[in-house]
Amino acid sequence: MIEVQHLAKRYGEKTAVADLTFTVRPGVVTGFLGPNGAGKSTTMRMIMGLDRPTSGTALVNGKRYAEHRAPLREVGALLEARALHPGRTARAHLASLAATAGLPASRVEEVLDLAGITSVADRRVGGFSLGMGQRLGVATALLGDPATVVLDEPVNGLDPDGVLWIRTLTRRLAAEGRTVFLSSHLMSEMAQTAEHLIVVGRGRLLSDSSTAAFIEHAGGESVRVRSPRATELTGLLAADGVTVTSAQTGLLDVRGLDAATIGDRALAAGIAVHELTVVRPSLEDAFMTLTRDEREYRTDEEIAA
Ligand SMILES: Nc1ncnc2c1ncn2[C@@H]1O[C@H](COP(=O)(O)OP(=O)(O)OP(=O)(O)O)[C@@H](O)[C@H]1O
Repeated sequence: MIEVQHLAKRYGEKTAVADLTFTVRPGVVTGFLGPNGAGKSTTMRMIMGLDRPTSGTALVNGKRYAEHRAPLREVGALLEARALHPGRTARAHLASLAATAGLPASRVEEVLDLAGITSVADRRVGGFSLGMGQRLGVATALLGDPATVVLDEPVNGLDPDGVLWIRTLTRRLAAEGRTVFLSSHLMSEMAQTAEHLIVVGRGRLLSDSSTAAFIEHAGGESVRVRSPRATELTGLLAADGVTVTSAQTGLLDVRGLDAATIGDRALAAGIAVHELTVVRPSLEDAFMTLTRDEREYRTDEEIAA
């Protein structure tokens, strides 16, 4: 479990994180979403005890990171800008960490296997591709078999196989009852991986909800209806709780009725329907709507819109 309470971080004049409060629970994959510069990495570094909060607290499994006697066994992290000894092999890197933390050497082989890098374990990490480096980072995070796992942009640099691997791995870790917290700015990927989302913008909490509720909140489903008698159909469908809009002649966007009901009513009235499509907002749409005013960097067109 991760408990963040009124967490804030300022760098001089710059507020990276402002009064963030949220809880990451075990058993589900929780995504940490936000535009560039929203404060995700800073928050994760404070959770991992690498940055001191200006105010507030970040607890992992009930304690501050530094208060744990065996932190590697409590929480493992993949953070950006890892300092790796380039001349060391992946196996030697993991072995030295395992030795320092009092973990058995057999665990090194287990995590190499988990990360799919056993075949390159004796290569120097300086020659690793970005994707191999990410896999080694995940192996490092899992070394202490921790109850809580924090991954900052884990799919960064991974090929489609690697992306699928992260998705399967994080889901499995959560199913084992672990707390899994991963950041990304890739909405579509997050929609498929995370069941719960914490969304931040300019260091502030924008949303803390299930992924399904987040998408629902962004407008929910609508039904696109194409008919040569669209105006008549509008009159037929209009009722309390139903909104019908038309952006184009012959085309309706209906909210508050399901596709089957619309089709049945049109049939009963003898009105031809040429298209009946359920339109779901993507996580991308939901995210863009929510963070439009919260992004640090926007194009002139976006600002003018
Ligand atoms: N050491 C630092 N000194 C000064 N400013 C910093 C420092 N670290 C982060 N910041 C600023 O704090 C803000 C939050 O940065 P952070 O890296 O946490 O965001 P992020 O959500 O992880 O973004 P990204 O998706 O781009 O990695 C940014 O404006 C960043 O420039």
